[in-house]
Amino acid sequence: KEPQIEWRKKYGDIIKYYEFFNQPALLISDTSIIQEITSSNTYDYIKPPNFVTDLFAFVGNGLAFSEGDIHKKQRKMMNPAFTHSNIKSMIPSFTRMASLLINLIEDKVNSGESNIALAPYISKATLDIIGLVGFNYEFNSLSSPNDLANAYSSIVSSLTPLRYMIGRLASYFPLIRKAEFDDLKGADLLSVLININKTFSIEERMTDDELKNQIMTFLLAGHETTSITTSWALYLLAQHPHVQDLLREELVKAFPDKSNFNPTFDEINSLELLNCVTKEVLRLHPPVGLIRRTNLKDKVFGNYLIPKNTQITLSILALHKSPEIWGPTAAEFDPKRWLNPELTKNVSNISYLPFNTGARGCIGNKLALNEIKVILGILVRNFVFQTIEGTHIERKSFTSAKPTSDIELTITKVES
Ligand code: HEM
Repeated sequence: KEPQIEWRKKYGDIIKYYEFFNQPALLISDTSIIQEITSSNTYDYIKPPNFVTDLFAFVGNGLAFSEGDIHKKQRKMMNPAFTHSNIKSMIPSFTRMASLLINLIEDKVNSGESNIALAPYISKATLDIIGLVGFNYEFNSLSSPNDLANAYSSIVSSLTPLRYMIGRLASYFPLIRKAEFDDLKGADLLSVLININKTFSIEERMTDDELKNQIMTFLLAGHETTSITTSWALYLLAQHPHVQDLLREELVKAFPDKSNFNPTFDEINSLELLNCVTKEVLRLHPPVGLIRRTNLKDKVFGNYLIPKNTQITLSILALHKSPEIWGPTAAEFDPKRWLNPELTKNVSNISYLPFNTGARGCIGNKLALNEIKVILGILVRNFVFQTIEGTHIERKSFTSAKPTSDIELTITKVES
């Protein structure tokens, strides 16, 4: 399911291949080209229009799919919504939702269920979280899903082409805010954004439609990515019980009373192993394993002339598993590598890119890391996760980071 790793071994860092209709395309894991595309000349590259079509219908010209000057303007306006202090204020919301997840799993374990397919529950938790911190909306998908939660999950799990479902979802969205647009004191991303918007001149301001598209963008960009990462983390920890034990030791020390897991931002970020585990999961299972672009101008990459409008795919996954960068243990889950200068000496800000980087890097980066750490922290503080013999889970496909199954694990309670 990860052919890009083999291709890189066989053909190198710049691979030319042919897509539909004999269109030449490139698969890149060369760091100097990645530097060019992500950082030096970001705006010479756009997201390929054919790839964007369906998603665009969903999020319109939200930040993830706007280009050029519109993107620059939106990014400038949206950056202040993701400041350190805003993310700090979200930690209690992460904890509140993660505690509901704990209660739900505990009920199942108490009722005698020990093998539990976790991914769907994690996905509900991250939906509830992004609803709350994104636009102060309670999906309640962990407790009693409402219409919007149902509509949303039928869209993301549906085989129906996305565009046919948009109308359905859009019809629910006016419910979210209505008259509240004017007087907003909340710390959620949308409230902050609306307040920032008001400080710009009328001509510069985002329209209500643009603002709505940003909510859809937060949902689309922030829900599955965090849930997939957290699910993979649990699977990897179940496969590596020694690491899981060490992580639990760290958590027990920091939170001796498991019923009182209420970390501050500083506390959750001071946990060294939790930090390393999170980084390592994002290395081995980046939810965005491929970044797609097309060049607006002719370009020269090394000895090659790249005509404009070439499909260019950056293989983040191949980069993250390259032995030249990570050494002979590149394919192994070893969170402690992050504390070993010998093992990270070839790693730079351009060779570890779960969030991309530069002007189009993930704006939700810190939000996501903190959310994942809180969910993972409270889960591992409360439960022991073990793999079930005979199950083997891998990435779903070359393009999707989803696991091939719902990550069923044997779960037992940590007694104190
Ligand atoms: C583990 C979780 C996440 C990962 C791995 C991730 C990864 C990424 C990556 C790789 C990109 C760049 C895509 C590209 O260049 O084609 C991106 C963009 C983006 N992400 Fe995330 N993301 C995560 C969570 C979030 C969250 C929680 C939010 C919002 C609340 C978010 C909002 C966005 C937005 C708005 C963009 C577009 C930024 C722009 O183009 O200026 N992401 N993300």
